[in-house]
Amino acid sequence: MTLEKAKERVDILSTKLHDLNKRYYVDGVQDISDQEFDLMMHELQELEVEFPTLLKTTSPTQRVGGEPTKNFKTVAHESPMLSLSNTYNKEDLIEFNDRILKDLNTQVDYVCELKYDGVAISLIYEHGALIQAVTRGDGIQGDDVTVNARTIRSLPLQLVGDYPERFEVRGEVFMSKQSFEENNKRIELENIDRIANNKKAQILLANPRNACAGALKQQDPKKVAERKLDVYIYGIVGQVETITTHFDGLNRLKEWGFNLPNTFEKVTSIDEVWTFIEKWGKNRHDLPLETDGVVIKVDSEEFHKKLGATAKSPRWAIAYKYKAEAAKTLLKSVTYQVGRTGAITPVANLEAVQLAGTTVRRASLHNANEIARLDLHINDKVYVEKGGEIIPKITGVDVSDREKDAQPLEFITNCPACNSVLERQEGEAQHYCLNITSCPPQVKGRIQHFVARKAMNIDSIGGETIDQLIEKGLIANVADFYDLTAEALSDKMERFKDKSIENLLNGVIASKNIPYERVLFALGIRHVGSTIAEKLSEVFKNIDALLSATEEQIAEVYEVGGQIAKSIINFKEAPENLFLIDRLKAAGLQFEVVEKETVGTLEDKLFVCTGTFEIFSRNEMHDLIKEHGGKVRTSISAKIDYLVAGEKAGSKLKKAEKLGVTVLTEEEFKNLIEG
Ligand SMILES: NC(=O)c1ccc[n+]([C@@H]2O[C@H](COP(=O)([O-])OP(=O)(O)OC[C@H]3O[C@@H](n4cnc5c(N)ncnc54)[C@H](O)[C@@H]3O)[C@@H](O)[C@H]2O)c1
Ligand SMILES: [Zn+2]
Repeated sequence: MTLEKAKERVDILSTKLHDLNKRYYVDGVQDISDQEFDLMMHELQELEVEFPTLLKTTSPTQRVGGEPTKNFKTVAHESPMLSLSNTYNKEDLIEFNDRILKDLNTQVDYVCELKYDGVAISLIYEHGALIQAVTRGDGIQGDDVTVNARTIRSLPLQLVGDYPERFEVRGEVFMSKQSFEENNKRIELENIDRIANNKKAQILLANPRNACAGALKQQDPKKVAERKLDVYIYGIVGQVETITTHFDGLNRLKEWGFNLPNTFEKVTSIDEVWTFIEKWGKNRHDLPLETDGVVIKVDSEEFHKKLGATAKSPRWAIAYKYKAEAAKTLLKSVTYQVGRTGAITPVANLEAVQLAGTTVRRASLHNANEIARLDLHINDKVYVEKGGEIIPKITGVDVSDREKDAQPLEFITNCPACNSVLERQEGEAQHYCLNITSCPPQVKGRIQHFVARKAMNIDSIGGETIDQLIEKGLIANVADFYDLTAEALSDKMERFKDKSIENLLNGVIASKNIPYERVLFALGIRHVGSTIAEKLSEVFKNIDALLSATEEQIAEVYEVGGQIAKSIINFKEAPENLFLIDRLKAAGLQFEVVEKETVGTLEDKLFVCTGTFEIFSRNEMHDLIKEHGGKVRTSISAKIDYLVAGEKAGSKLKKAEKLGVTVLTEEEFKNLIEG
């Protein structure tokens, strides 16, 4: 592979993984199976090893998890909360073992624990009392959810026995399968009431992990308590004097009153690890919670120190993940959905089948290529897989079960909603309905996308209101929102009270303050997700700059690439889009970046950073300095403006003090940056 080709692939993978991470950790949605996700991550890792110049500090391979949210106090972890390296096959496990034995040059014991599928939590105890609970966040800092964690009944608020005076433990908060079902039953019951009272129904919880993440971030602790969460503890952070092995640590945790399952075991070889994995492959479905693998940890604490960690995960542990489960069933028919961009998604309707504890009736087929790849015929017996909980996927066909005269499945030629002839551009997998202006699901989908939380955030306008507004002829596109009047609304919208009208119009007015990058995302240009919109707005600081850029200029933007560039060109070539933008501009929406005041505050200031830091990595610190107009230098001289000194700063600090260079702590640096 040439460097150029590799760069292209690295960009595509990075963008995809960033987006998937954001969806997974911030929005709580999983678009693809973990296995597919991990495959992409491995591909990226390998490319970065082969082409080291392509490795960026911002690469998804260097980052843990999501990011802290704004609803809670952000707290820095005393030591980073890492991820685990993972594998789906036995060979990698053997390799892991070989490497450990080679590095340590001796035999080791392992502890096998199930990999609990929930949300990681850091807990600090002082004098036996829980004083702080923080989510993993981005691994460096997370959300302070102490108040919510206190509602978890299996979490001890006061310990017993000979616990250390102050220490941190980590564990997994989860929602048991039973609580998950009870919660959904409760929501269904509440929905009956809501519908009777003309209120919008609540969405059912998608899966226990997602439900747990959502519950833990509720603002009202009473609501958290209602969701009935649980917690399993899986380790102590740092060294406790009398504990020398992980296994002893786990047992001591139990003695002090923590909740641990009885499933963990100490073994003496990688063969025994494999026996454990095989045993739980079947039995894990009988456990009260969802598990997605086994975590294998070197037992000796001393060896943990010797082996250390990479930026992302400890070297003394690995997660073995179980492959998704499969079942066979009948493909009854295929229906086609039209998305907001006109993209057509085929969905398979299946004869109901039990899979990993749930009933499956539908599976996504993605696009025509997927149907061709599977060579689907009508009435085929197909294999479906479920990666944990996401929409199941058809992975293959049992051809031996196919009738001789079975007809291949033909992709539709016309839009199921408006009957326009579908098109498929070269290089695109998806078919599209090009009737942008009057294909009903597209019109509605674009409007829904526009008001969504991550876009213009007009939460006074829900799906039903949009339906009514369209039906009554009050809106046909997003610019029409800004022409709505109280008179027209009260005239045409039955059952719409003054208060609702006021809310609706206030929401519309407030949206005029939404920053440019989100307006750009709200426009719903094909392939321009929220991350890409942000990247674009950093380079093209207003809409005119973007619309007058060439395809090549757009494609050059970091992480953007050719396909997205082409899509933007297509967008601006449609006169109705330009007309729409003109109307939105006239309405007063933000179409240019408002430079943050802090940016540029470090204009041409020279920085040296030394020592070890807690809040930022060295590279992040360098990036921040550059982003704010400063420059990074490596050696101290009288010309340097600031030395940022972390722990163990050493000789540079002494020299700086001698030369009278201003010395900043990491905290002071953070304040300087934040203005
Ligand atoms: N499908 C998607 O779109 C998508 C997106 C992002 C992430 N993911 C999945 O999430 C993974 C990355 O998530 P991650 O960084 O949280 O890693 P991870 O969940 O694979 O492993 C780390 C976590 O395991 C948990 N854990 C559970 N039981 C444990 C035990 N007994 N001992 C120690 N830790 C235990 C800990 O909370 C820890 O934070 C990816 O590999 C991928 O499979 C999927
Ligand atoms: Zn259509």
